[in-house]
Amino acid sequence: MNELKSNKWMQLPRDVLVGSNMLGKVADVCSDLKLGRNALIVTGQKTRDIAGIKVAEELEETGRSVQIHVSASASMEEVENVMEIAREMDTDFLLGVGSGKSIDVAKLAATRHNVPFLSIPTAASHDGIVSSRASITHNGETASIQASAPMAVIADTEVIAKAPFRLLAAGCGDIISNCTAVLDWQLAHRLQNVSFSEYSAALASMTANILIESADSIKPELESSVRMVVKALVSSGVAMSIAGSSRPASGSEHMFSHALSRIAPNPALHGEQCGIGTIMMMYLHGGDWQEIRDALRIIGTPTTAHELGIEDKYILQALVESHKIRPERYTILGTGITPDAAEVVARTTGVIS
Ligand SMILES: NC(=O)C1=CN([C@@H]2O[C@H](COP(=O)(O)OP(=O)(O)OC[C@H]3O[C@@H](n4cnc5c(N)ncnc54)[C@H](OP(=O)(O)O)[C@@H]3O)[C@@H](O)[C@H]2O)C=CC1
Ligand SMILES: O=C(CO)COP(=O)(O)O
Ligand SMILES: [Zn+2]
Repeated sequence: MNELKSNKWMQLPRDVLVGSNMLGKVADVCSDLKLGRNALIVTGQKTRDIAGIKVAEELEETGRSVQIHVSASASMEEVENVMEIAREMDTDFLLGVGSGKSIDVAKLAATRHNVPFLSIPTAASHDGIVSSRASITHNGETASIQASAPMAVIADTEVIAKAPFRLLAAGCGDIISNCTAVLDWQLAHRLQNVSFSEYSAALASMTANILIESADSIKPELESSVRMVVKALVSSGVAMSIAGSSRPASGSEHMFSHALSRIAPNPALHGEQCGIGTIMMMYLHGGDWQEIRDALRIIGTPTTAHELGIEDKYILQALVESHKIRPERYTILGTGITPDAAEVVARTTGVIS
């Protein structure tokens, strides 16, 4: 969607539930939203047992007909498979139950099939759980595609607190990345007159800053930590909806992460890579990159290539190639960073040693 036009259409979830035992509320939410009888659940191999079956049972108890589809990847083939099932069963609505992959497949399939979609995350690993974007791989390339925002987000903090802590910490990295995304957006506004929303930018920055200040209260297995992170992810999603693009939550640090995912043989989690990207892009902005690094360290998100499990050479290559990821989105990377400069930023910030 064109960045100048898209902010005229603001899509927000209608119901957002965050708390313990929220899976048990799914049927109430469907009634509140006046959703129909036929439901299609898209879930993952692990998350089917963690939440998918429970959600299906809750819906069946209210007389709904439910089909579960286990999706292994966030690919366009999977989106088409899900749309085919949706057509065959004449589904009234879709539910993405699980991690980012399942939610993105359900989100795009529902958008294209023109039915409502509910997001039921089992991990708080990034803000795609609430946004109107879907990251889908097609012909070996992953693209961020405009989709409908979820009608409802149901985040069961008890379930999410039991997920591996690494996923929650990654979600924090994705939120903290708003710091450089907003700086990039302001820069693009000043240099290229890119459409800019003060409200969206303020919400995105405030969300990241609250989390940085509360870094020491993000702990494993604590529902209070999950609540804080989920609310921040929801705020980031709302900021993107206000902007009509992912600008407030995705700048040069996301371009670095997307480049790294293409280059590295074993990429890390989205939010982990964005966190490392934020340290380095904040350095390039001349900002307080140490504050970003320290907050990520306290939370327990990787701050070095070694902790990320990715060789230094891929970090450097990704830095040099980041500006090509989304050339229309102007950032601090401008027309690119030289290999020498990439080495300086990565070494100075301690990302490589
Ligand atoms: N739409 C958007 O705006 C965005 C989308 N993305 C996309 O999201 C995806 C990454 O999502 P992310 O969630 O980080 O990673 P994955 O979707 O790759 O999920 C990571 C793993 O965690 C497992 N998992 C999830 N919840 C639990 C739980 N409660 N207990 C145990 N295991 C669990 C998943 O199981 P299972 O196998 O069952 O799924 C999966 O194996 C990528 O495809 C990325 O492109 C990223 C950022 C933004
Ligand atoms: O991950 C996102 C925001 O956190 C979405 O951004 P992209 O548009 O870069 O996929
Ligand atoms: Zn992100």
